[in-house]
Amino acid sequence: MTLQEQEMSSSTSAEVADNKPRSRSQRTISVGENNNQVNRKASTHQDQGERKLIGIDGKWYDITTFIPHHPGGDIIKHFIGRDATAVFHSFHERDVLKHRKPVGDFELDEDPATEAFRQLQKFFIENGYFETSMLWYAGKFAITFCLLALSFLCVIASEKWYVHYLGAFFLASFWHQCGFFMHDFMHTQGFHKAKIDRWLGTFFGTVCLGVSGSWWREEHFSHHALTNTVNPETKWSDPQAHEAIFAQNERLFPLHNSLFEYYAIKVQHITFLPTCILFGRVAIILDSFREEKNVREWVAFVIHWTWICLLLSFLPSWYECLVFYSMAAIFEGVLHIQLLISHYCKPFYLENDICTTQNWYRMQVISNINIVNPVWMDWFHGGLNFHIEHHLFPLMPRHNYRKANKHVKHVCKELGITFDECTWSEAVIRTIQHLKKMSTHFSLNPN
Ligand code: HEM
Repeated sequence: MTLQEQEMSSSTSAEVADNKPRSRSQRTISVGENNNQVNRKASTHQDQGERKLIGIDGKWYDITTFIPHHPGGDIIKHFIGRDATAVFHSFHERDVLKHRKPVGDFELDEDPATEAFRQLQKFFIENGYFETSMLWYAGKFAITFCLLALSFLCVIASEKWYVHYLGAFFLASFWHQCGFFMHDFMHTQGFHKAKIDRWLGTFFGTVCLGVSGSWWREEHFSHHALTNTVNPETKWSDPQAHEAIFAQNERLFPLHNSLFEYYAIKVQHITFLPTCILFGRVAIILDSFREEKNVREWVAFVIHWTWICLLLSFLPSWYECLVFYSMAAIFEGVLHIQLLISHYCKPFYLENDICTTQNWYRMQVISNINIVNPVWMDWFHGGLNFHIEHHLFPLMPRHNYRKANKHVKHVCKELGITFDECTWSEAVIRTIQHLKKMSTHFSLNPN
């Protein structure tokens, strides 16, 4: 039986199963870039009724009433009618489909990347790569809270202004590390229990760092599921990629249409670093609380400002308070550069292609850069120097990425997918050069 015939026969069984007429398409398409070229057939599902179906492991599931209750949030909506096997497995450790009955079948993606990365995930699970070392975290917490204690010590125990400003540096380092803890716990990398991990995520994100953890979680899942992806029809884009003042890919150009954006994008290669450093912290705090409705986040935000005010109250003047806070915010700005350089100069995708013509695992490898650094520098990147490993397996605790790296590289080599890695300074230079190139291409009216 040919694949087309198999598809037709499974289509018939699906129609029998849910008793509704529908059409399904399967296309042979050439996708990818350079050595990442591959031919594959894509399964999509256009349900003609009200029902919303999602494809996982060759089966269609009806998620119509489940969508508002999905613990992973609204991102699930973007995969309606698609074979979401890869993205689904990347985000779920438990068998969350146990109690769900499929309503039909489809032919699984024939791209070898899907099977290869699924096998790799199984290998990682069986060999304990998804297990969290509490001892490792205990050590990290101890060091991080020492940074906070040092910051208090500098402002309380000395009257010298330069010791106070050293305290600002320690405060920034504390925020920087808390940002990574928020990231880990919102990915349930800590206890692998959504409830406990979310509380810890809010503690590190909102109480310690001052950024709404819940807002960040929702945004971050979209960033993960649809990395470097744009939908020009809905004007939607990967939230981490879409900034009013940067257009790092032609696919983002149609999302910018004001004169302000035009002038900002024309100088984006010059403003990129200063903007991240000077305004990164303030921008993310304002963004995260602009539409925040979660009471828990607001309570946590008040607690954040209570301890910040307590710390500032030990300084002798308003002027020193202002300089101290500004310096801490600027030092912490490095985090915002770190968040962007792993993606900004990488290829972009159209949302409609993801999980239809563009294999999700390949897209993850291609849209990421790993930062090469010695093991003792992993703390500085919060383990996210292994960005490719993280995007493929976001539930894996970060202390296992270095171990996982050689296996991921091996699979990429076998599949012929370029594994992009460079040093931090190279990644910064590549990003600036790329922004410059894009700024010269950009025009408000591309036609
Ligand atoms: C029928 C399909 C699905 C079901 C039943 C389902 C169910 C769940 C459940 C129960 C959780 C909580 C996990 C836990 O407590 O261990 C979860 C988390 C999540 N789901 Fe789904 N899900 C489905 C499909 C999807 C799809 C297609 C996506 C695609 C993006 C997705 C993205 C997520 C994310 C991002 C999380 C949070 C993961 C984390 O905590 O790090 N889910 N889902």
